[in-house]
Amino acid sequence: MHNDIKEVLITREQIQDKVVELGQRLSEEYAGRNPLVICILKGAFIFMADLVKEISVPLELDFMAVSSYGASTKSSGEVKIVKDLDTSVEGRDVLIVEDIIDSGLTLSYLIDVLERRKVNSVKIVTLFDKPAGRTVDLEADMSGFVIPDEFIVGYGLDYAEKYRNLPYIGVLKPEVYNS
Ligand SMILES: O=P(O)(O)OC[C@H]1O[C@H](OP(=O)(O)OP(=O)(O)O)[C@H](O)[C@@H]1O
Ligand code: HPA
Ligand SMILES: [Mg+2]
Repeated sequence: MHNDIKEVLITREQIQDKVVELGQRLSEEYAGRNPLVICILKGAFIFMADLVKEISVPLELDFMAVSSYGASTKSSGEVKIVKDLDTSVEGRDVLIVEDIIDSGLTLSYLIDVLERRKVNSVKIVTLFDKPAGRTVDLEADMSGFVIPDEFIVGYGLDYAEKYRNLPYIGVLKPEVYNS
C-alpha cells in the first residue's frame, strides 16, 4: 500500500466486479440505440476505459475535461470546461461517465450545458457517490458505490494531481492534505 494511504476502502477486485455489472445494466438500458458516451476528464479516464469494454451495444465516445477542485479537497464552486467535446450532441442519447459525484456542482453545470445543446436524452453513470458532500440536488441514474464523507483517491481520482494510478480506492492520511 502507498505510504500516504490510511486505508483501502474499495479493492481492485471489488471495482472490477462492479464495472462488469454496470456494463451489463447499461447494455440492457441502451439496447437498440447508439449512445454518445462522454468521459469527464481527468478523473473518469480509467472507469471509462474499463466500462466501455463491458457495454455490448454500438456506441461512440467523446471526452470533456472539466475542473473545479485543483489542489484542494473542497470544490472551488467554479466549474471550468478545460476541453470541450468534438462531437455535436444535438438529438443524441448521451451517457455521461463520471468517477465521483460529491457536491454535485460539476454535473449540474454540465447537464445544463448539454440540455442547452438540445440532446435527446442524458443519463449519468458514476462509479462513486458521496451523498454527504451534496450542495445541489443532483442524482446519478446509475452508481457503483456509495462512499462515506472522506476524500478518496485512486482509480483515476486525484489529490493535487497525484495518486490517479493507484489500482484501488484509498483514503489519504489527513497529514497529506493538512501539510
Ligand atoms: O460533485 P463535485 O463536487 O463537482 O465533484 C466531482 C468532480 O470533481 C472531480 O473533478 P476535478 O474538478 O477534481 O477534476 P479532475 O477530474 O481533473 O480531477 C471529479 O473527477 C468530478 O468530476
Ligand atoms: O473524494 C474525492 N476525491 C477525489 N476527487 C474528488 N472530487 C470530488 N470529490 C473527490
Ligand atoms: Mg480532481
